[in-house]
Amino acid sequence: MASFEMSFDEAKERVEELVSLLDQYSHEYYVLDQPSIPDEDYDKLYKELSELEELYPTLIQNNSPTQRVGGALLEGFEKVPHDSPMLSLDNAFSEEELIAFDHRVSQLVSGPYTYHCELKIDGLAVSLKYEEGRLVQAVTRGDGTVGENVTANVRTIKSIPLKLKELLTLEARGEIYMPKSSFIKLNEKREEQGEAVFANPRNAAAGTLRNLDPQVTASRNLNVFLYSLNASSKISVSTQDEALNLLDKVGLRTNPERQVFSSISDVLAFVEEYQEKRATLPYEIDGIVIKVNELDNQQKAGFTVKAPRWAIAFKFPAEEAKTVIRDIEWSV
Ligand SMILES: NC(=O)c1cc2c(=O)c3cc(F)ccc3oc2nc1N
Repeated sequence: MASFEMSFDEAKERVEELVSLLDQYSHEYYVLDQPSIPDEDYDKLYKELSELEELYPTLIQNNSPTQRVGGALLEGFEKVPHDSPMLSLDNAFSEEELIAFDHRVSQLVSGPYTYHCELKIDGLAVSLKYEEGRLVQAVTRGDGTVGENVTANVRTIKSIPLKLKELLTLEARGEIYMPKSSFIKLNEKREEQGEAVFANPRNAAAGTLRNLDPQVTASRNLNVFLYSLNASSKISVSTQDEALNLLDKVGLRTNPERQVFSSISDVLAFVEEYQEKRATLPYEIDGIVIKVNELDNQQKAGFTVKAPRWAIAFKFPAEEAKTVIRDIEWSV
């Protein structure tokens, strides 16, 4: 409990200790899905921090968990140009097209190359910028060149750290999504309140992230998987796999269902495996993203105007359309 006899310096020390403790506990809970303390212990520490910050407002840090949900309603979303364009992926719809992709890659790169396979999360793309470890900006893909500044809303997503475990300056890109369970609960609530339901989790995530009220975003349980790292000078990784492992290391959430393969036939087996597993995942995927793993080979392959030549998205057929026949209330 915060005690009045605590001096300002003792309070300063305790606030810093609480912020770092709560950071670690929320990393374990929201990023690793492995909490090490019961929720009520977290809540007690959070309450102590809130009380100390109320007593000593000058001690409030921008990365304090109490600062995630800003109060102010946004007037609109500021337009922000991306440092490098957020492109989209070319699609493949058959094994033959994947084999053709592999053939093109083999002509573009030199030496041995491997593929990094990732689940294609069905959400909305976002760019997160950290400066010396602190989250300074979050921007949607937008039209690929200019996106919308959604920093206030992204700060409310508890699996996105306000401060990295290493004070690095980097840009990470990924997909913000709404878990299937949250989507179902949200639509049930909207149905009860006579509001229009969302058609799918992607629309729900987009509508939530682009809501002008951060309190609404905070209430909707969004989550994120990051899948790329625009390294600043200090970071040296040479493959996509190392890049994602580095994101894990600094506290950014990545999808664990990823694998490196050295042959396209292994890639095809991975695609088939996840076509089967798709329905069992707690989030929606619409395919598999296959990337040349070595960054120097990515460089050699380069980009077309709209997409990287070193990656392709194998798209699953749309899940059987779940037709919800709503009960028809005959009004008398
Ligand atoms: N939805 C996804 O799960 C996902 C999406 C992309 C991209 O859109 C993407 C776009 C690029 F220009 C380059 C790499 C990418 O990698 C990606 N990796 C992923 N795992």
